[in-house]
Amino acid sequence: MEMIRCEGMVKIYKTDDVEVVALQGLNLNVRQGEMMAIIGNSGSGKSTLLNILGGLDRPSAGQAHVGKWNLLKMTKEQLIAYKRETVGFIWQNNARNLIPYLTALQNVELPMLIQGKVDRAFAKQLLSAVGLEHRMGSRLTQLSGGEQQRVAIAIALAGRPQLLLADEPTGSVDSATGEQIFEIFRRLNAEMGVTIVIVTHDLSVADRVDRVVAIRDGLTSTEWIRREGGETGSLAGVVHGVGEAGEMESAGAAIAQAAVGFGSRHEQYVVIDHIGRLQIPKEYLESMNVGGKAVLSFDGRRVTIGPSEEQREEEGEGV
Ligand SMILES: Nc1ncnc2c1ncn2[C@@H]1O[C@H](COP(=O)(O)OP(=O)(O)OP(=O)(O)O)[C@@H](O)[C@H]1O
Repeated sequence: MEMIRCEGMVKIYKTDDVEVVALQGLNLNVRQGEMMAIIGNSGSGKSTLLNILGGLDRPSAGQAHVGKWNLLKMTKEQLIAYKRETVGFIWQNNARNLIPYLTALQNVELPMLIQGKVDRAFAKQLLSAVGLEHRMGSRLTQLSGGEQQRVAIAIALAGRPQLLLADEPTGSVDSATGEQIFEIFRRLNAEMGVTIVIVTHDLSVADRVDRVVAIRDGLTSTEWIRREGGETGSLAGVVHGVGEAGEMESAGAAIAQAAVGFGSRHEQYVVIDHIGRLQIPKEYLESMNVGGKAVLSFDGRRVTIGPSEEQREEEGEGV
């Protein structure tokens, strides 16, 4: 079952006389219980997407559903209920969301208190789940950055969300702590069935999740699916808008230049939307010397894109 369904999602930021199209018809489907990552350069639209999924911002157009909720049509009251019941949010710098003079346990209980129902046993269970059972009574100021980040994960789970959104969750911690945080994500995912979406520009996350989707210019452009390991089978059929024709012949080349560490462990796909649009990596276009127009041919199994005769002649003359 799908947890997230975004189709043709558009987000336009309007400021006085400038309009920024941050998402320009983005498609994204995430299966319930999946743990996946969204990567992309600065400004590609990752945070915009996450803010929309987290109910902090609304899309301008298109379709966006999370569980039973329609993100475009929710009333203010529904949005509050959605944020409380369905999603949990983790930011890179969580210190701003934690109360320094309260203990770890009090910090986890605070959102419960605000909602009128403190469940101490559950708060303790969450802190144990993130490996802080022996630090529950410590004030936040007595905890390391990594430990504070783990308290933040426990807080994000206090409302028993079905979906956990993490924006650069390991951005401000050392690599050992980062590893620990991913271990916690994996356990929450496996044991509690929480769907996890991680936004990052760190390409090494690819090794730690089942699927990586790349965003470029506000569109999902490429995706990698883990090839080996037990989970691969269960991922079959999850990918939306990706067919055989989308499988890239020269995936190896793109992987090599796109990602250290993706190696042979991931299968790369290009994302094709419902009306057949796809993004071709800039390097491919440059090395083919194709721009503006190209020749498309289909041999019954594969689609090939190449320069027109005119362009080939031009190239030939140049040599
Ligand atoms: N509130 C806003 N008002 C106007 N433009 C915005 C606003 N928020 C984001 N943008 C613009 O939208 C585009 C996408 O921004 P977004 O923050 O989603 O990118 P990102 O991929 O998360 O980048 P980063 O990795 O740097 O956080 C950028 O061009 C950005 O300048």
